Amino acid sequence: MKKTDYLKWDEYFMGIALLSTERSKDPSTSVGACIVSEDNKILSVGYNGMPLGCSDDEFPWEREGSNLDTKYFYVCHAEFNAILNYTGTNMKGAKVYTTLFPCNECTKAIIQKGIAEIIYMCDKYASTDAVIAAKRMLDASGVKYRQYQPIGKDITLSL
Ligand SMILES: Nc1nc(=O)n([C@H]2C[C@H](O)[C@@H](COP(=O)(O)O)O2)cc1CO
Ligand SMILES: [Zn+2]
Repeated sequence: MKKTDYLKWDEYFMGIALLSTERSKDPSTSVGACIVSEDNKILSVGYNGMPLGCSDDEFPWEREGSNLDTKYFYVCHAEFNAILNYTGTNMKGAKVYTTLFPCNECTKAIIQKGIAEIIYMCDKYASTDAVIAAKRMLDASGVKYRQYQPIGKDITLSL
């Protein structure tokens, strides 16, 4: 008889998004994203980080201060990186698994790429204008979004 405790698709892809957070250098919020085709093939992954050539050690990770001295003007979001990391040509009907609900800017890219569904884990910025605007655009463009339902399974990796 076959093994029954295997990972279902949602668990597998959210697991990959979660593992990707381990690459982030952001001391406060690590985000991971995994883009998957309609037929469940992984197209791309990403995590939040500074642009190429912008040193993790030299650019700021602060949350508070002036625009130039905080991370927000510089850091690439996980979903944005996952979209940019894709080397293929067709994301139509794809799904994006992300550990944090996309902001308005990433949402625009998600919509323009033809991604059809967002599966997110955390929505801790739901009350911010960025996320309210994101949901408004998603609703208008018919992109679905749903929260991932945790199954309470812990997986330990020995690396
Ligand atoms: N959906 C998202 N994907 C992301 O990759 N991020 C990144 C940008 C920052 O590096 C970090 C948020 O920092 P903080 O404001 O929680 O300290 O997460 C943020 C959001 C929120 O919209
Ligand atoms: Zn974003």
